[in-house]
Amino acid sequence: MHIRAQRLNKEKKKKIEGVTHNPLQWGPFAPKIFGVFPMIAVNFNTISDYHWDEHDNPNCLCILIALGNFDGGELCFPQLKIIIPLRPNQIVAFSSRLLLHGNLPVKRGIRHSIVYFVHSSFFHNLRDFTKVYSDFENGIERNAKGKIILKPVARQNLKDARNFYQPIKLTKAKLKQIRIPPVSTDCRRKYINLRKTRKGLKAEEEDLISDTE
Ligand SMILES: O=C(O)CCC(=O)C(=O)O
Ligand SMILES: [Fe+2]
Repeated sequence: MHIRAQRLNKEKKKKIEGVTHNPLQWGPFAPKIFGVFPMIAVNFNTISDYHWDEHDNPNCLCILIALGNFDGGELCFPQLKIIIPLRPNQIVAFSSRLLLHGNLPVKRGIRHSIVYFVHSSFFHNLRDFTKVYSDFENGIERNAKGKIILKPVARQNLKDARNFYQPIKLTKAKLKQIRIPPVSTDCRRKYINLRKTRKGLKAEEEDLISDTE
């Protein structure tokens, strides 16, 4: 992986130098050019348990932005014994593959997060890119190893939208998709009243709203 990254680095360096005519100095801590985020995920009110993102590239940073109006949901790194009280609109960068991480439960409101990451397959793509355009012309699709997996692919005629509009019938939401669990089973914080949390009320304080509401 390291050798591959170095080779990539050299190629990119050559390209950039060719364009700017300004030789770049690479420090020892920059094994490859950084700045590509081919993947993005949006967590909609999801509080993650401790995990490593095993498909993220170990040699890349993951960028995480917390959004919403909430209390709690702190980002924790148990191996480092660090808790980051990430506030709405704040951003943090870390190696999501190498560092165990997760959130403490939200105490009030709704918390979303946007995660930009680099999927490890990005650097393991053995595809012969010289064939990309001819494959496209011939309607051929290949997997990452260059093996043809689909041919030819039915493509949409962009000049003719007559048969394109297919109304989608929404199915009824399943009960488990809309039901708010009455109690939190997450024990990383003391008892959290989810009903109050989602109403924007402080979950750990007593108030007049009954739990059975
Ligand atoms: O929302 C967060 O703070 C963590 C999100 C995360 O770790 C993930 O989506 O993999
Ligand atoms: Fe993660």
